[in-house]
Amino acid sequence: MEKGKKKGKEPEKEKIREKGKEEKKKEVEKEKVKGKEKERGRDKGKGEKSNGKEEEKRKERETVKEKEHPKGTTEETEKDNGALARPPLEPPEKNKQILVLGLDGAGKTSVLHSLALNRVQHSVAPTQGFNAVCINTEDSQMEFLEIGGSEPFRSYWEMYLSRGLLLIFVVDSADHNRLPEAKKHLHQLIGTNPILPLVVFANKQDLEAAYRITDIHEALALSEVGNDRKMFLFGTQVTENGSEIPSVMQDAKDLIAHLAADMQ
Ligand SMILES: Nc1nc2c(ncn2[C@@H]2O[C@H](COP(=O)(O)OP(=O)(O)OP(=O)(O)O)[C@@H](O)[C@H]2O)c(=O)[nH]1
Ligand SMILES: [Mg+2]
Repeated sequence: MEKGKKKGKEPEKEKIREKGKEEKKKEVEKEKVKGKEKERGRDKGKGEKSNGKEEEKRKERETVKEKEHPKGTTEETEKDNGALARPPLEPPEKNKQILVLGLDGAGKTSVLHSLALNRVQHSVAPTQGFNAVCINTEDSQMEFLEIGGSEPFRSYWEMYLSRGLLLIFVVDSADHNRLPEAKKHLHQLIGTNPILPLVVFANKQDLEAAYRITDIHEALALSEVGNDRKMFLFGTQVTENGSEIPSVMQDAKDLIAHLAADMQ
């Protein structure tokens, strides 16, 4: 009987053992799921982080626009922003803009944002398409349009030139190897319009390797830009974020305002 009883309990024990095993299995499964969820959480965090960065960049861009263009008066600019995302095939028929062109990395965005804020402001990313900035001075409002300098965006340069009030061409004075390429593009652009005023920014003058103004004048063959054209060359630099822009950039801004007013 005892044995029988014992035998009778064996399957019970077996059941309990099995149950124990199953529960353990379930626990392990649960842990696995938790682990996966955690991982997912981490990935989400990563996404949020990069979104955070995007957000920062967007905010930086908006600061310039908002500062220079008080809210409520930005209807035209909003339309431009649409153009930022999807470059239109034809330039919009609207006010003439001051075009800011030059090879990628020359410093167009940095110069433009610094002029807008009167404070040095380094760009944090290459311009993917268009960057419209409106600058209000005491007695004028200027619309600037930068078009990205990377290869895919260069085809838009000439397209927009016909609607340009004047051309600001920015070069990296220290990028000696690409000055011939910059020269080629500059001469192609101005070749289509013999009177369009030209303002050249020989940027990155802070760099030791930078060519000085006279060398840039020669490297870009600026003596060949045509007698009927107003042409100016400034040595510029965008150095410490937040510092006041150098007086030469202030002078350039004043001159641009004058030229733009003359052309309207
Ligand atoms: N040292 C130095 N760096 C500069 C100067 N101006 C711009 N930079 C840096 O050069 C890099 C390119 O500047 P951007 O303003 O983005 O150049 P961009 O011409 O707008 O380039 P795309 O938008 O790609 O056509 C950034 O890292 C800037 O911080 C300058 O005067 N001196
Ligand atoms: Mg840019």
